Amino acid sequence: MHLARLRLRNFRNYARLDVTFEPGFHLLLGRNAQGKTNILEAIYLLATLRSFRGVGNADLVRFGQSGYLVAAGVVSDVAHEISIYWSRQERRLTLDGRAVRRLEEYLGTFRVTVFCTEDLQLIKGTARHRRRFLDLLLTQTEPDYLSWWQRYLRALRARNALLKQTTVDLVALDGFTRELVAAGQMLMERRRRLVPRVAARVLEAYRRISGGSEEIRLRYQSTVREDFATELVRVRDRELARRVTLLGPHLDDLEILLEDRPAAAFASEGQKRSMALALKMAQAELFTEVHGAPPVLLIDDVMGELDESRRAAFLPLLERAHLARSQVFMTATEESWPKELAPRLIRWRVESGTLKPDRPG
Ligand SMILES: Nc1ncnc2c1ncn2[C@@H]1O[C@H](COP(=O)(O)OP(=O)(O)OP(=O)(O)O)[C@@H](O)[C@H]1O
Repeated sequence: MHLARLRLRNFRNYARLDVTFEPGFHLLLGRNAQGKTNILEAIYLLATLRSFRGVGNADLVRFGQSGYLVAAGVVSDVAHEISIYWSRQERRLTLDGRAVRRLEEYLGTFRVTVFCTEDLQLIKGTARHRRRFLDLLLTQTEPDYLSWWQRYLRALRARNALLKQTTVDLVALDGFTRELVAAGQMLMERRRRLVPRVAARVLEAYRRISGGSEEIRLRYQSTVREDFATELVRVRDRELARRVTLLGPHLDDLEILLEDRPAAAFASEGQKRSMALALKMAQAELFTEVHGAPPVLLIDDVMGELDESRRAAFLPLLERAHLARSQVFMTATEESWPKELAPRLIRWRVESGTLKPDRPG
């Protein structure tokens, strides 16, 4: 799978960009604040409809403009044209020229895995980061996951709105509870099934990165212990008092343990970084296994921060991308890269919102 063409209009500091990309290893070079990460952000947006920096759409619009357009030609078994237009008044998502009505028709057309400094939040941050990690894996590997998730969210919002009323309509509450339970059970089951598959790959990747033999374990943690419906009945009085849904997959976490201790509290900074890297490598491997083709890899700035052994752990992943004629996009301010890859690089120069082929002098 690869991104054959990228078109940006008023996206971040790009007024206008039209570029074609071959399969292979693309190195985006440039000084700070020139727009390297913005390119990766646009590519990630095409795959996930989100920014990996965790910002909303309004921040992606070029200063002083009213909307952005990000469009691409993507080649896998078949070729697709995808485009996203966003302004405060209008949102348009198209696949092969037609408006996308259901997101599951779209998600999965193009898959990426990003490696960036924010990944550390998977270890240090709140449960929300880890739920997102699981949800992204599931939406990109199980086509109906997203519609269950949307059903759950609708029921949760309706239920919370009811609980906030002065007199709660208990019949309506029961109705939304049934919907919440049906969709919630499905989500929990999928997550529970996914975690051991991810865990095995994380352990393997972690050992490759650290060269050590520490035990890293992932444990799915839910507020629901046995039966969602029964437990909701049990907490009903507390929910009525607190006016909010107190149980369910919206509160799940993925516990990450190093030698049986919570990583966030006990791991060293270096170990945390290696663990975050291992989680992302596991994600890329799982995509490859499920779809038979590696995702496009986006590597933002992280190479410079990694020591040689951690950088070397990337090599098998990059090699596989190369063999499968997939792509890697990596940003750097200078060439801090294992020399063995240098002959294969396709170099680009990024300067004030422009991207140009760069020939080493
Ligand atoms: N909405 C926006 N409109 C216009 N310019 C923007 C917008 N958002 C960010 N920028 C500009 O984009 C530039 C930052 O781009 P980017 O984050 O891609 O930098 P970078 O080249 O990756 O730098 P670094 O190496 O420091 O990470 C800054 O000049 C910033 O002012």
